[in-house]
Amino acid sequence: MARKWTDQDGRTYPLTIPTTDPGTGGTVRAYLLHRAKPHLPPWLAVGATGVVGALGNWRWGDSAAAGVGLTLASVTLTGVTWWAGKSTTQQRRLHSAITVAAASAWVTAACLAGPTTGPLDDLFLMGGPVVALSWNVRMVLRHNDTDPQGGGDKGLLEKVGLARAQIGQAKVQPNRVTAPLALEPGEQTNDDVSKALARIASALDLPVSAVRYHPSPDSSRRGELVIVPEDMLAELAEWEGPSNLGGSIAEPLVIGRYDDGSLLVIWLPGDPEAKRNSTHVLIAGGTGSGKGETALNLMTEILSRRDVLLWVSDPKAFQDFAPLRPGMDWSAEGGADTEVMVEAVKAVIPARTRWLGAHGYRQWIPAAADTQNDPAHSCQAGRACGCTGMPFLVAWFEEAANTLRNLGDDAFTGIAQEARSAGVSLIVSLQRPSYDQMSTSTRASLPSVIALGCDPRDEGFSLPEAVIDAGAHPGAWGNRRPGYCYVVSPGISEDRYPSPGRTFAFPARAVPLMEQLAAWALRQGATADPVTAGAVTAVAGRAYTGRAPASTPATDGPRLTAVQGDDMNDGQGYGLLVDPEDAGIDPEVELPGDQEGDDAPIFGQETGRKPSPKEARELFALALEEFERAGQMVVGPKDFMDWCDRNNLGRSWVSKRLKDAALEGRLEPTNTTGRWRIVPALAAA
Ligand SMILES: Nc1ncnc2c1ncn2[C@@H]1O[C@H](COP(=O)(O)OP(=O)(O)OP(=O)(O)O)[C@@H](O)[C@H]1O
Repeated sequence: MARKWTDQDGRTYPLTIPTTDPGTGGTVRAYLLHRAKPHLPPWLAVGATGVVGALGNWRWGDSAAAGVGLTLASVTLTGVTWWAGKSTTQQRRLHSAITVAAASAWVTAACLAGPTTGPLDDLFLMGGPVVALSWNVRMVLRHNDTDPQGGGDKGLLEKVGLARAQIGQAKVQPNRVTAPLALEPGEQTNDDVSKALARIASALDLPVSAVRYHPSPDSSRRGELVIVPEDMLAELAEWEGPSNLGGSIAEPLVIGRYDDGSLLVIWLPGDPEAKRNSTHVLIAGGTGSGKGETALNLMTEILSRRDVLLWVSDPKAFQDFAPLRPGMDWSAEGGADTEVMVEAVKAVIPARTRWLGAHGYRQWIPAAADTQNDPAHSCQAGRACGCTGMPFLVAWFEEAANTLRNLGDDAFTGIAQEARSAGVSLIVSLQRPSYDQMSTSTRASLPSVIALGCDPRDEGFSLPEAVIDAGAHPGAWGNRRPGYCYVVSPGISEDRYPSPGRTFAFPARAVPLMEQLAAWALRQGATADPVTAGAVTAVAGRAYTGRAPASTPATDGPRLTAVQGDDMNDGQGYGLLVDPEDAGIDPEVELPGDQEGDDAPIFGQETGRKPSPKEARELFALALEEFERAGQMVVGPKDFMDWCDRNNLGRSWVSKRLKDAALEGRLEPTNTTGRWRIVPALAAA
């Protein structure tokens, strides 16, 4: 009885290799006939030769002219056979020519002299079977080479060192063959198949990414071998606009397609019903692998949704994202601006989590972004509170290696952990996907990855080991296949992880459409809710612009008024003047160690009088105000170099004053030594 196995979806496969012809019938006779059939033609030909000889003798036995004609015909036939065999092997050509020469010579002799004359009958009886058998032997030998019983697969498995594996009935779809594989019990494991994938690809003369293995989750010796012979992704597909303009960020974000033509999607917020967690995403790829365009795919999708804020920091000054920049809620060009954004993300997380908790949300869901009219989601007992909804927040850090290094592993891990319950997704892209760019623990805090082509040595950084074992090899692409990627993310079936996809390409003609999208986002996209706006403004002051049409001064009036009038301004929330922990500090009290003004100026004294200690402190306070007004909310001694020069003050004096200002509550330390965040004071004015 044929053995069977059932896969995880309940499909049953026979573990026999199907024969090419089902006509074996049931009886022994039918079986023998079936097996003998291919070997009969040479014997029939021998019989036919004998009949032709006898008939020819009856017709031309006494004709001298027929003798000449038959001899010529015999020579011609042999010549034609030799000529016709020139495209076949030498051996087959010779065998055919000798067979035709012998048969036609015997027919000529039999016609002229009679088939039973002299040795002719013996020659026929001995030579005929020899010639027929010689053809049978050829056929048997040839069939043993290729094994007509499906041994093509068997041969393949033998070649790649899996000789005793059994391959089940293959499911053939357009450009995709899926075959169940069962390995020798106790001898081989799914790991052996993973290791053999490159050899299978080589035996089939296919690229390594065309062959994948999906191990069965219930067995260490069963799985499915998937072969996708043609690279359907080679032809690029262009972005044609957002997939779901005005939809929710909770709907799938479409960023490209897989090699079987299905859509490549990713989800950022979690979904309690689908038991899916919210996620942070790493975009990893070498130079030229298509990171920029992958980011455009994801950003355009985010900007086209009605209930999400997008904050982006890009040290490359928005070179790739310029058309989209006006639609972003906040954009920062690296350096101090990014430092402020990081501080702001840190500040909004607890505020948002508190608000979500107060409104009965264990995690962000689309209903959280609507006005809170449901008594089940109310911060006031027994009745709907009517609070303004809270949009989802995506904080995007391009080329983030430095930012993350400055932030430190523990800080980042903490932020990433807490952000998920605050309706915040972090997206991080790296110039080079490797551990010298990002530590192991920071990498582990980013559960999703879009892995583009990279150096083969960095594959282990980009993708989980199991996905690489299943056949994913972004290292095989390098930068030769821009936009090709593997996506590992909650919500995507694990079977899909080792399938390559390709993001949509953004040709130059997509720019006007991107600009329109940015304009749409500016007008119709979400604006920060009072809680998020309050928390970010308390940290970033005027550096936070918010998504507001150009005609509205973004940082003035409305946003701040909303914060002041909101229920968050209850003394424990995010006030605009000081951080909660600074509330007890009296700014009027003279601080110890205040020996200002005693340093030698950096560039000598001839440029002017050294200010008195009181004047120097006033100047310093004004300088901080200037930085704040300009939106530079993180400062350090190096930012004061010109200022020191102008005012005849030394840098070590500035360092001391920065520390004093921190004690006074005007500055807050950041994770980077020597860098301080200005606590906004102007916003309340
Ligand atoms: N999905 C895609 N389909 C077709 N071509 C693409 C795709 N993505 C990127 N490309 C092309 O590949 C090239 C490199 O892309 P891109 O600049 O996005 O790479 P990158 O990884 O951002 O490189 P770098 O790190 O140097 O900025 C560009 O010419 C781009 O048009």
